[in-house]
Amino acid sequence: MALDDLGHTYPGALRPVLADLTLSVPVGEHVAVVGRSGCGKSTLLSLIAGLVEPTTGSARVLDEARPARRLESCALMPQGDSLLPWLTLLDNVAISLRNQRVSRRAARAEAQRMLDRLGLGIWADARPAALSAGMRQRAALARALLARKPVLLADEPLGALDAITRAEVQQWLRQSITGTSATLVMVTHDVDEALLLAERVVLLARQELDAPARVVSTWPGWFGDDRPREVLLGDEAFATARREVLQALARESHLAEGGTAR
Ligand SMILES: Nc1ncnc2c1ncn2[C@@H]1O[C@H](COP(=O)(O)OP(=O)(O)OP(=O)(O)O)[C@@H](O)[C@H]1O
Repeated sequence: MALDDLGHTYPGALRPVLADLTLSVPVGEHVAVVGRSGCGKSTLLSLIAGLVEPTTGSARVLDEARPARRLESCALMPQGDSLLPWLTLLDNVAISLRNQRVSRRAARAEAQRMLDRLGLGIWADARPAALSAGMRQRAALARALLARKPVLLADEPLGALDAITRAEVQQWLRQSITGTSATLVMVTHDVDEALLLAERVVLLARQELDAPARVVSTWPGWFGDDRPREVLLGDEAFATARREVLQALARESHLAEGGTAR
C-alpha cells in the first residue's frame, strides 16, 4: 500500500484534514496509527479503502489506484460494529464466507468456530441488539477477519472491550494474524495495543494548531515477538517506547489547547 503526498479536504471545509501524507506499507506489515481525537485517523482509513478520494496526492492498494479496486482488496472494520440488525450473530459472521461463495453450511460451521474462539459461541443465535457493545465488536472483528481480504483496516477494533477481554482478544489477534500475508492498518487510542499488535506505530499529528495532520513520528512495534504479553509489557525497551509515544501524544494535546510546538 502506498500513500504519496496524500491530502484531503472535506467539501465545504476551510482547511485540509490531512496533507502531504506519505506512507508505504509492504504486503504483510502491521501498522498501528495513533493520534489525538479528530486528527484524521478514520479519514485516513476511508481514503485507503477508496470510500473517500484524496483531494491531493494518491493512494494505491496492491498497486491499484482505482477506488473500487482498492475497496475490493480491503476489509474495513469501521468504528461501531456495523452488524446487520436483522441477522443473528452467526449469520452476521458467516456472511463474509457466503460472499466468497462458501456453502451456507460450511460458512456457518466456520463462523461458529470463530465465535467460539472469541467467547461468543453461546450467543450465535442472538441478534446484535441483544448483545453488549463489546460482544458486537468482537463479532465484527470475526466478520472482518473471515473476509480474508489482503488488507484489513480496523478503526479502534477493540475500543468497546473491557480491560481483561481486551487483553485476551489482543493476544488472540496477535496469534490469528501471525503467519498470514494480510496487511493490517489499525487505528487505536491504546498505546500498549499499538506496540503489541504492530511492527510499526505511526503518529498522525498536526504540528501547528489548525494545520492538517501528517505522519510526524514512527516507532518499531513488538508484533512477532513471541514473549507473553505480560513479559513484553514489563520489558524496558517496550516501556521506553510507550513513554515516547505518550509524550508525543501529549505534545499534540498541548498544541490543540493553543500552545506552540516544543
Ligand atoms: N464526512 C465528513 N465531512 C466533513 N468533515 C468530516 C467528515 N468526517 C470527518 N470530518 C472531520 O474531519 C476531521 C477528522 O475526523 P476523523 O473522524 O478522521 O478523526 P479521527 O482522528 O478518526 O477521530 P477519533 O479519534 O475521534 O475517531 C474532524 O475534524 C471531523 O470533524
